[in-house]
Amino acid sequence: MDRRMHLVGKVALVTGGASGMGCGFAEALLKAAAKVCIADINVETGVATESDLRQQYGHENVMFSKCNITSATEFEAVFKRTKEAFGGIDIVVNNAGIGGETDENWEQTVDVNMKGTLRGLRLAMYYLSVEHGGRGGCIVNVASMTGLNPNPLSPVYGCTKAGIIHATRCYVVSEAAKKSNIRLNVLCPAFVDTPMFRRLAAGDATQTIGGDQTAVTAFIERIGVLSTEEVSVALIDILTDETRNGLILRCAKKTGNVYSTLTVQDV
Ligand SMILES: NC(=O)C1=CN([C@@H]2O[C@H](COP(=O)(O)OP(=O)(O)OC[C@H]3O[C@@H](n4cnc5c(N)ncnc54)[C@H](O)[C@@H]3O)[C@@H](O)[C@H]2O)C=CC1
Ligand SMILES: CCCCCC(=O)/C=C/[C@H]1C=CC(=O)[C@@H]1CCCCCCC(=O)O
Repeated sequence: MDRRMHLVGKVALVTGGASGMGCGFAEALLKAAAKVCIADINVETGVATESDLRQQYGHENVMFSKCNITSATEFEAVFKRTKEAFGGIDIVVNNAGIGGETDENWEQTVDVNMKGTLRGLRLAMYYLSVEHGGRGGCIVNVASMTGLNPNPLSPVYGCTKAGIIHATRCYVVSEAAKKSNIRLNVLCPAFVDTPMFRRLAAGDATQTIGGDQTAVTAFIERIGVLSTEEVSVALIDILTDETRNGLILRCAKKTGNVYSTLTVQDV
């Protein structure tokens, strides 16, 4: 039996799609002939990305929608607009996220990565559910290797990513997901060459604890850096292979893509 989900004509919503990994995901989906709404807080970059992608993949297949994922109103409006413009939603990639570990920015990291992603997850469950007019589909949440491997330089960021992994696992076993045939998986990349990564590599001291750039540089050199294209291949594999459900996909330069689950202890 063919267990591959064909992406032709499927509708995807990608948060943080204006730049970095999200932009790479949008392009990979468009190459596979899906329709994409990129939702992003950054209007200038979002409009430029929309224009660029429209030129390459057709005006009718791409839209940008301004959205701060910390705003319940703005986020729900994007789901409504995507559904109206493209006739439904099949795929949601909760990708938008930030780094920040200082006294001034750590709570914002929690607000965006944890609360924002949970909001996107709840909205995705609602809009994909058959009960609410959806047609099932696939949700991919972007966490990070730091959500699995402890790192003293980024405890807040790592904690938000661990939360995203756990939330995904909880929804996977929900009746709501089963009833509507919604698949959920979580992507955990190590370093990926994006504007966020470049700020870290260039010594932005607000992204880690202690500003120990020597430790950050040594760490980057040890584990290597993926391209956005490499991570997009991983995303397309999750989306198209319908046997992928409830999985954690670790992506790293040296070890490649590794699917796994976490043990559930019988108590
Ligand atoms: N670059 C890396 O090495 C890794 C990044 N990640 C995660 O991947 C995701 C994407 O990161 P990158 O592409 O590297 O970052 P990026 O900074 O290059 O792109 C993130 C995009 O999200 C948008 N964004 C930020 N806050 C937002 C908000 N409140 N509402 C809507 N959009 C918002 C930004 O405007 C930007 O376009 C993030 O969740 C990040 O934590 C995970 C592992 C590694
Ligand atoms: C095994 C760690 C891989 C880290 C993957 C990741 O999510 C990186 C994201 C960073 C890119 C720019 C940032 O500001 C993000 C957060 C900073 C995390 C710092 C991790 C540094 C380290 O562990 O040495």
